[in-house]
Amino acid sequence: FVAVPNPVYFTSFESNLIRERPHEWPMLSKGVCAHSLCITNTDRIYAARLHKTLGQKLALALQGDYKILRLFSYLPWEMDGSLQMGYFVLSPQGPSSIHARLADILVEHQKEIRFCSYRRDAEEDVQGCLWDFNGEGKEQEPCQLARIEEPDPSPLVLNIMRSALFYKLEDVLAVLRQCFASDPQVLCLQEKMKKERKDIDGKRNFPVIVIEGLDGTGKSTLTKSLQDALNATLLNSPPECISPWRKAFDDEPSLLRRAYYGLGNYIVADQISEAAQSSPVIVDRYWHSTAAYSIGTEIGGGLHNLPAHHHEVYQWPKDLLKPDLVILLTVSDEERMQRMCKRGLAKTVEEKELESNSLFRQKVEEAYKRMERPGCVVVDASGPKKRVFNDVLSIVCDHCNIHVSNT
Ligand SMILES: Nc1ncnc2c1ncn2[C@@H]1O[C@H](COP(=O)(O)OP(=O)(O)OP(=O)(O)O)[C@@H](O)[C@H]1O
Ligand SMILES: Cc1cn([C@H]2C[C@H](O)[C@@H](COP(=O)(O)O)O2)c(=O)[nH]c1=O
Repeated sequence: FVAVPNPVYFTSFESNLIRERPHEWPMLSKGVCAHSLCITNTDRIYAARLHKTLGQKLALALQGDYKILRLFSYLPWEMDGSLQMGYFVLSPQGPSSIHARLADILVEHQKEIRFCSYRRDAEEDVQGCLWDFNGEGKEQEPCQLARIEEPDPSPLVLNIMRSALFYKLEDVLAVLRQCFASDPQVLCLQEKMKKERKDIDGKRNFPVIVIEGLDGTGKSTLTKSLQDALNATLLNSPPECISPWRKAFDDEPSLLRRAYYGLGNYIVADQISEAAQSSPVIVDRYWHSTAAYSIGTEIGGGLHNLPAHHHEVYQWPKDLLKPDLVILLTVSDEERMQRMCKRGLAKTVEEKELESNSLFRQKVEEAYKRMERPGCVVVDASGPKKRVFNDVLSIVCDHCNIHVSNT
C-alpha cells in the first residue's frame, strides 16, 4: 500500500461540461492504467471485513510496481446512503497482467465487487469502463471522466461519522451485537453496560484528569507519578477487563477496532464515576485518543485535509462522562522514537502506523489539539521526567484547586 496521498475526486461527465486536461490526473501519467474494485454489499460489517480481506488479497496478488490506494464511491445527491469502500490500483505496466493476477479474486467476489478500468483515450482524456462478469469478464461502453473539487461534506468525513467513530454507546453496542451475536462474554458485557450505566452528570467529589499523547510520549511514566503524588486512582483505556480481547480486535477492520475502543471508553467512564467519589482519578488515554487516532487514520494526505477547527468530529459524545482536565503530552519525533525503542513492547496496528508514517503522526497530534469541550492543555514533554511531572502537577493543582506538599 502507498502512504495515503491527497484525495482525488472524479466523476463521469456530460460532454457539454468543460474537460479537465490530462495533466490534472497525477496518478494516470503516461503508460499507467488503473482499476477500481468497489464493494457493493450494503451490510457495513460484512463490507468492512471484505474490504480488509480484499486489501490483503490485492497486496499478495499485486506485488512489484503496483500501487494500491483506498477508494470511496458515492452518489453526490445521496452520499450518506450510497458510500461504498474499495481500492484503486495503479498499474505502471499497462493492463495486460493485472487481469490475470486478479482473475481469481474477481470471480470469487463477482457479486459483491464492482470492477472498473481507467485509461487515457487517443485525445489523452480519461475514460472509465465498468466490467461485466456475466460469463467471461468484459468491458462495457466507456464513459468520459472528469476531476471535480472536494465535495462538502467530504466522503472521508462522512465515513468517520458513520463508521469510524462512535458518538453514542448505543452505536458501539449495535456493531458489537452484530459481530459477536453468539459470543456469551460479549453479550453479557453488553447487557451489563445497558443496565448498569452510572449517571454521567452525577456529582463527583474529586477531579478527573486525563493524560493523552502519541505513543511513547511518557503517559504511563507520568500517570504513575501523578497517582503517587495525588494519592489518586489510576485507570487505563482500554480497561483491564476487556484487554484480553484487544489482540482479536486489532486483527479486525477499523470499524470493529473503533467499536472496541469505544466500548472501552464507556467502561472506563463507569469506573471513573465510581472512583471519583473517593479519590482524584488519573486516566491514561480516553475519548481523545479514540477520536484522534481514528481521524488520523481515515483522513488521507496531509494536515490540510483534516476537517476544519470546530467541526463536529472534534466534539465530545453527549453520553460519555467528561473529565475535568485533559493534558496532551508532545515531544519531538526523534525523542519519541528513542523512547519507544527503549520501551520495546508488542505493537498495535496504530503503533506500527505511527512508526512508519510521519503524516499520520502529524494528523493524530493535530486532531488531538482540535478536540473541544474539553480541549487539551498542551504540555511540552521533551524534558526530563521530573520536569514534565512538575509542569503537569502545577497545571493540575491550579486547574483543579488541589494543594500538594513536596513537589
Ligand atoms: N520525560 C522523559 N524523558 C526520558 N524518557 C522518558 C520520559 N518519559 C518517559 N520516558 C521513557 O520513555 C519510554 C516510553 O514512556 P511511556 O511508556 O511512559 O510512554 P507512553 O506514552 O505511555 O507510551 P504508550 O502510549 O505507547 O504506552 C519509557 O522507557 C520511559 O521510561
Ligand atoms: C485507547 C486507544 C488506543 N488506541 C491505539 C493508539 C496506540 O497506538 C495504541 C496503543 O495504546 P496503549 O497506550 O499502548 O495502550 O492503541 C486507539 O487507536 N484508540 C484508543 O482509544
